[in-house]
Amino acid sequence: MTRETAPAPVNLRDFEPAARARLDPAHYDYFAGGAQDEITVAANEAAFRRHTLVPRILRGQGAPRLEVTVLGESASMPILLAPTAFHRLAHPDAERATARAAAEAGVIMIAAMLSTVTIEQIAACGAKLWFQLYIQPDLDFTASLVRRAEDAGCRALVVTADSPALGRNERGDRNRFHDLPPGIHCANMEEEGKVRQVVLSPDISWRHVDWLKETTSLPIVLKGVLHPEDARLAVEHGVDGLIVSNHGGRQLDTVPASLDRLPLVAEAVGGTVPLLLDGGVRRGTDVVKALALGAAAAAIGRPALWGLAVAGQAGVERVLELLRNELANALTLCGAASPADVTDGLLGGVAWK
Ligand SMILES: Cc1cc2nc3c(=O)[nH]c(=O)nc-3n(C[C@H](O)[C@H](O)[C@H](O)COP(=O)(O)O)c2cc1C
Ligand SMILES: CCCCC(=O)C(=O)O
Repeated sequence: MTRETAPAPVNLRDFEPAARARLDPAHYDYFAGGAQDEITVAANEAAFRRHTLVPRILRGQGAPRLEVTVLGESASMPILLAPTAFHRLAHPDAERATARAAAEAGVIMIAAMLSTVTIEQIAACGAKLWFQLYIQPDLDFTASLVRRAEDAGCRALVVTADSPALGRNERGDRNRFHDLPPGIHCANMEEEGKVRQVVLSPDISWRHVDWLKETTSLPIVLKGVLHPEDARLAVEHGVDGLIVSNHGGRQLDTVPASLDRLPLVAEAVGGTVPLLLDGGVRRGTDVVKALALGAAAAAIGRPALWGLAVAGQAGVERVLELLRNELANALTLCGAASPADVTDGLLGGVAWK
C-alpha cells in the first residue's frame, strides 16, 4: 500500500494548512483568528500585495549581507519572532522549541508574558530575548515580572499598548474556547501554587509608561502603535522603539493594515527611534517593503506558530530558513547589498487594489 504524504511546505503560507491538519480545531482557530469579521487580518496581507517593487540593475553588489542591529542587539537578519501566547497549544515543547529555533537562526525572539513555560525556562534555550509585557494594574506584580525578565537576560521590554481590553474573537465564542486546557497555564503568572488572572486593563496610560521607565533601565519598545500622534507621544515619553502593529488583526477590527500606517508613523518620529512592523509578513519581498517604508526590521507571528505545530523546533527553524532565503533572494534581485541599502527608491507605488 502506498501512503500518501503531503508535500513539504515550500513557503510560509504552506505551513498553515499543514499545521491545521495537526491542531485541535479550536486551537487552530485561536491562532488563525482575528477580531469579529477579520477585515484587518485580511488587510494586513493584502497591503503587501498592493505595493510594488522596482529593482535596480547591474549594481554588482554580490550576495547581500542580512545582519542588522536593533536597539543594540545584533541579529542574523531583520526578522524577529513577534510575541504570541500559549505555544504549548501548538507543541509539547512549547516556547522552548521556539526559543531554540530562534537561537539556531540568530534572530531575536520577543517572549510573550503569557507563555506556557516560564521566562527563565525560555532564557535557558539560548536565544536573544526581549520580553513582552501587558502592564498589570498591580504594579508590584508588574515590577516583579520586569525583574524576572531582566534577571533572565532579556534585553528589552516590549509593552503591548493596543490591549486595554481583549478583542472580540467570535471563533473562540463558537468553539467555546475561553480557558486553557488542563495542564496548560500562563507559567509566568504562577505565584505560590496559584495562577494569577491576567488583566487587560483600560486604566493603563502614559503614566504607566513613565513609571516603567523609572522601574527599569532596559529599553522600552511600545507595541501596537498606529496613530502618528501616539508615535510622537511615545518619543516624548522616552520610549526607545515602536512596533507598528494591529496585533495581527486580533484587537479592533477594521483598523488599517499595519504596513499602511508605517509611513505615517515613520514621518512622525523622523528617525528618532527604530521602528519595527508586524502583521501579514509572509514573504521576503514583504520584509523588503517594510524596510523600504521605514522599518528597521519586521516580525512574524502566526507563521512561527504554524512551524511549531508542524514540527516543533525544526518547524520554526524551517520557517525562518525559508524566509531568510526569500529575503536574500529579494535583496539580490533588487540590487540591494544589505537591509540598510533598502530605501523607498525601490518602491513603485501602489499598483492595484
Ligand atoms: C495566537 C496569537 C497570540 C498572540 N499573543 C500575543 C501576546 O500575548 N502579546 C502580544 O503583544 N501580541 C500577541 N499577538 C500578536 C503578535 O505579536 C503580532 O502582533 C501578530 O501576530 C502579527 O501578525 P501575523 O500573525 O500576521 O504575523 C498574538 C498573535 C497571535 C496570532
Ligand atoms: C488574554 C490572551 C491574550 C493573548 C493575545 O494577545 C492574543 O491572543 O492575541
